[in-house]
Parts: sequence; C-alpha cells; structure tokens
Amino acid sequence: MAPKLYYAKMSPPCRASLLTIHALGIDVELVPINLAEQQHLTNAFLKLNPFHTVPTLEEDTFTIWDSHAINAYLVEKYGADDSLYPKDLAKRVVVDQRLHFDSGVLYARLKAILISIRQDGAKIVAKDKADSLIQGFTLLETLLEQNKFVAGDSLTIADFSIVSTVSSANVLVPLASNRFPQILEWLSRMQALPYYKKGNQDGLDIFASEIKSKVIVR
Ligand SMILES: N[C@@H](CCC(=O)N[C@@H](CS)C(=O)NCC(=O)O)C(=O)O
Repeated sequence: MAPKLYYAKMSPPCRASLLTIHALGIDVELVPINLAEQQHLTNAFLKLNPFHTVPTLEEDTFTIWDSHAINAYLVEKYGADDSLYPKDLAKRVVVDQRLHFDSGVLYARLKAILISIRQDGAKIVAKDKADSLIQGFTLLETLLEQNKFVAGDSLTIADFSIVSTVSSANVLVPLASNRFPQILEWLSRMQALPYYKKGNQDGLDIFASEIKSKVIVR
C-alpha cells in the first residue's frame, strides 16, 4: 500500500515533502488537512500525530512527522539512488547540518512571524523578527557563496526544506538583491526544476495570498 502524506499545500514544510515526493517520482497518497478548519486537532488526527503538525506520513506499521525526518526516510526507502540524501557519511552530515539549520534557524524564525500574524493579529512584521530572519538569510548567503546548492554541488533534500522556507519568508521579508545575490540565483535554479511548480510554487501562491490579506508587506 502506498504511504499517505497528510498535508496542507500552503505549509512550507509540507511543500518540502511534496518537492521530495515529486523529485523521487513515487506513489504517495496525498491527504489534504485544512488547518483553518482545525482538521489537525481532531481525535483521529491526534491519534496519528499527537504533535498535530503537518506534514505527517503514515506507513503500514508506523506514523512519522516532521518534514525533515519524512524526507530523509522517503529517499532512504523509495529513492532509486541516494543522491538527494547521500549515504556517504561526510556528505550526509553536511545535509543534516543544513536540515537542522532550516528547522532551528530559518523555519523557526519564519514561524515566529507567522504566529504573530495568525495568532496575535499583527498587521506588520515586527522589526526584531524581520532582523532575525535577515540574519538567517545572511548565514544562508555565505553558504551559497561557496556552493551551487545548500549542501554542496548537488541537489539534496536540504534544498527542498530551505527553498520552501525561504520562498515563503521572501513574501514577508523580501530578499534584497544587493544583499542576497547568491540566494536569489539559487532560488532561480530551484525554480527551474521541472517539479518546482507543483511541489512549491502552487502552495506558495496560496500562502502569499493568505499572508498579503493579513499584513502590510513593505
Ligand atoms: N518542524 C516541523 C514543523 C511543522 C509545522 O509547524 N507545521 C505547521 C504548518 S506549517 C502545523 O502543522 N501547524 C499546526 C500546529 O502546530 O498545530 C516540520 O518540518 O514538519
């Protein structure tokens, strides 16, 4: 039986999993979860994932959540090769570092802004929160000065996680071309992937229209 991915198209981490699925070309049943209708808080969903987050992956015998763990698992289990998540330890640890950079820095800082908007009703992005995101962009820029992709010369799941976060963050705190030329070039490389539109852009467009209806973006 194909695994099931519970997801919301507009969610950045869900889009990282969609990019992984489309890159691998694998058969995964996509089950939409409407966060606005609190479908992630139903008893049935909480049984699957007590952390009530999407994406959540359901396999025959177990359930796993957190996009970074899901994406690594999908490549290991279903990938025709290991290029998106190398088995070579010296390469893998670099990918892992970038995945933690996404979780702990980039996505965490984006999420702080999203909570201020969606839960606290902020109408603008607070300066300290924008600065903290920009500091994350600056770290990413230094990585991309040395590498074509975020973990080296080839595309990995770390690019999928970071592009879903950074393309969403760019809606709220636009990437200045004079400060972040490497990020913008990498973004264009990612946009050229044949599955980028269905993996990220379609959901990003929904995300952007929701956000722009709630905040004034400078
Ligand atoms: N680190 C997690 C973050 C997942 C996450 O925060 N998902 C949000 C949607 S973007 C969510 O499910 N929010 C609902 C909730 O936390 O109750 C991942 O990468 O999967």
